[in-house]
Amino acid sequence: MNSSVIFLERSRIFRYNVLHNLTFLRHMGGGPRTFPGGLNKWQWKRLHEKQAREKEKRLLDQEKQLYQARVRSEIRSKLANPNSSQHEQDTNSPNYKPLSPKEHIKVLADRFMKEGAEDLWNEADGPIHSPSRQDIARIESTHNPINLRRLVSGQNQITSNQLSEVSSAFSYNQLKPRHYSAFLHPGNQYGLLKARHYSVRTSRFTYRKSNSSSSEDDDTDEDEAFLMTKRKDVALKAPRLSLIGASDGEDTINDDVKGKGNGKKMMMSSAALGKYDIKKTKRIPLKFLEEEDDPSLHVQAIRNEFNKRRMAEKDIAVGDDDSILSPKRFDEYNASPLTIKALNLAGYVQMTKVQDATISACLEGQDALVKAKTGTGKSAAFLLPNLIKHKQLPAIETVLKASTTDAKKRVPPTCVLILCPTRELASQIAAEANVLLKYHEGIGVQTLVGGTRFKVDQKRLETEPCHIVIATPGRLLDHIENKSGFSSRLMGLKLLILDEADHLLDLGFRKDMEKIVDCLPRQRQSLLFSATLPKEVRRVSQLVLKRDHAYINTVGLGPETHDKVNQSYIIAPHEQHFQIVHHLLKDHIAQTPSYKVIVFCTTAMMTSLMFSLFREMKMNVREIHSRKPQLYRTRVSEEFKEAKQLVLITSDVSARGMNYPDVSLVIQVGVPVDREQYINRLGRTGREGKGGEGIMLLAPWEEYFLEEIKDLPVHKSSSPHLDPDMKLKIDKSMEKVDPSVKEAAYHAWLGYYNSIREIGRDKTTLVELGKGFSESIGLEKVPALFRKTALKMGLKDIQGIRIRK
Ligand SMILES: Nc1ncnc2c1ncn2[C@@H]1O[C@H](COP(=O)(O)OP(=O)(O)OP(=O)(O)O)[C@@H](O)[C@H]1O
Repeated sequence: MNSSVIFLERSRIFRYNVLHNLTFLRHMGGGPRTFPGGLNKWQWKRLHEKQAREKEKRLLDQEKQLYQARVRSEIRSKLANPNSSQHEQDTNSPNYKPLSPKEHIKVLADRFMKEGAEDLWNEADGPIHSPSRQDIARIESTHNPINLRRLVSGQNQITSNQLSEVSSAFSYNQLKPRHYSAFLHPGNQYGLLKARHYSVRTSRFTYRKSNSSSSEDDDTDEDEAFLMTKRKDVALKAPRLSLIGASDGEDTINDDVKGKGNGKKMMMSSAALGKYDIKKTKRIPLKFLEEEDDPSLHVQAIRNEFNKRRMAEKDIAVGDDDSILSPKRFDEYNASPLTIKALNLAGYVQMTKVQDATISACLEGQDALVKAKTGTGKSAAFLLPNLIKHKQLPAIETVLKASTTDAKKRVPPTCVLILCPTRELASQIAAEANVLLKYHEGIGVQTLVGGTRFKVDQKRLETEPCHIVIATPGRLLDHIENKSGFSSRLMGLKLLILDEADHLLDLGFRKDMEKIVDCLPRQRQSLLFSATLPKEVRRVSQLVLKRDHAYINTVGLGPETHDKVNQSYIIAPHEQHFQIVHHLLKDHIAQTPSYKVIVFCTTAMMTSLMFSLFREMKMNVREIHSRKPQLYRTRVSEEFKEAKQLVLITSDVSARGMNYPDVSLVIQVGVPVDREQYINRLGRTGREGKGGEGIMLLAPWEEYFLEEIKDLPVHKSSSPHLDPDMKLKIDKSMEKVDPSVKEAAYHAWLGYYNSIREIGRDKTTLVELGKGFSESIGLEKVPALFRKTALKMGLKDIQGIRIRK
């Protein structure tokens, strides 16, 4: 039967089947029925109709493609045998006489080397079947690569074994025609990328052999970025089946093919093949229609390859030595002597690994995304990135240069903008910048942070130099949007730095960040730093970074926390948490003469409550959270920096970046917002390669969080034995705490856990747990909520919620 007739006939059958199914559904009896996924009858019906339509479309597409492939074959055979009789051509037997192995290879090669004909593969070229294990092993163990180019030119003798390997490679879809064509055009950049594609597919099969499960499909972005940036490197590394010798050049290949092919070669112009020349859509092998290919296998293969390369090329191996220092010294670079002098005075002689890596990447003025563990010197890494005098000089060296050229300008532009999430961190960075600029007079460092008077900021900006601005996003945006001319000063910006970049690019700051970046000149260098960089953040970092930025990762493949920090968790009912924290503090203070402890609470008001309780109990505690005036926060922060024996109760305002020296213990009470916050909070101890301890205290219903940190070395500790007398003492002290603090803590508690997906989605349980908390802090009645608040939180009609009259 003519192929076009087959195609039309099959299409008719499929259409009939689908219509039949639809008619059946239409006449399906009524009556209430529940369908999987909570769908009603009509939703269920529509879903099936949609699926049927999609299936029909896919099958028709496939039929169409097969039909077109056949027509192409016919045209080709006609052109190859112009003298064949009309009858022969009509019988749909296009020159299928047996080919010798050599001819077969030639035909394959000639067909697919033509540019634009990459997807001309069809069944006529050989069987399409899944590779057996033996087939894969055979291909992988091929030690005598076949030189296809030579084959095409007729210079090589081929064994039937080799032929079947090549055929298999084509038919497995591992080595698709397009890959082959890519090899034939090695100068073509696109081709290089495809060569990479081929090698990945090969390793995919390797993976299939050895692994059966894993679906880490969330790696796609990393891998995409990898594909983009690694194109060149990959091309240099020959694929395992090395079909063409590495020394073969593009011209020679084309010459060979053109000059030495025989007359019957099926190389035809596009015009000859007409509209059938190029397949518009890629044909889906039939088997995949029923059994979809598992993308996780591709992802895993790409991930393996990515990790291998990352280890080999980009990452700085942390190695066995746990030191944060690199062997390089600051004075090995061509920095200004004044900078070196200031560095030495600050005690910086050797660079840390992240400083070394960042400086190297910055030599060419490249943008960089830098991941390094907490307390390893990232601040100095972005304040002093480029000590070598080069065409682009970031940070302080940039300023040095710019300040000489702009000396005559009335208001010199701001050259460096450093953004960070908290006010304390901005002050800390400014202090470090001032230390490093000690001997550079005339270079101004200013902080723009919330909690201070806007007018004071403005006056300072007008009267004092501000080559380096260190700001929190909100206040910076206020200055940009206030038409005081500050945004025009930013037009001279050379370097943008985001400290705690993942947090700044997080949803909470994202909108502000977008507005800020829009106001900055595009011609700038951008450096992003963090101890934690989840994949989502790596994707959105494109908002700030150029596409070809460097990714510096000094963490490597191990855990993001320090080995020298002992991590544990305790699971206990949340009513016991105050007493357990008290117990842990007492224990630690008794054992550690120079104790310095940070206790992290979930919210500002919980911090305030815990602080009030321990102050009542005459403990040596301080508090920092967002509800405190800025002056108070700054004073406490400075005090804790200098202190030798002190406990700081804090919210997450101290979780990131704060460099409090020699913190001996970090306690986290309640579940952190995410894994990144856990790591950053813990990172307040064990800084500069020193030791430390971290304890997390969770209620049984917060235990789910352990899954998020399962790759970190956190071990379970048993709940300490609690003294009943101490419980009475704590209850008594709690009674003395201002009820308004307790009420506010309850509201904050409810708000926090309501916002956590794992806990907040079951509102009834949430309210029940909240009631327990309210009782544990000595409130007689559950505090009432404003109607509006309850509505917003989705709690209005939940039993146990009281609404304020
Ligand atoms: N080259 C160096 N030599 C000696 N000490 C250094 C060096 N660089 C930085 N430090 C010190 O290391 C400590 C930690 O530095 P820093 O606060 O910059 O860490 P970080 O990586 O930014 O931490 P976080 O991730 O918590 O923000 C600081 O006390 C700093 O003075």
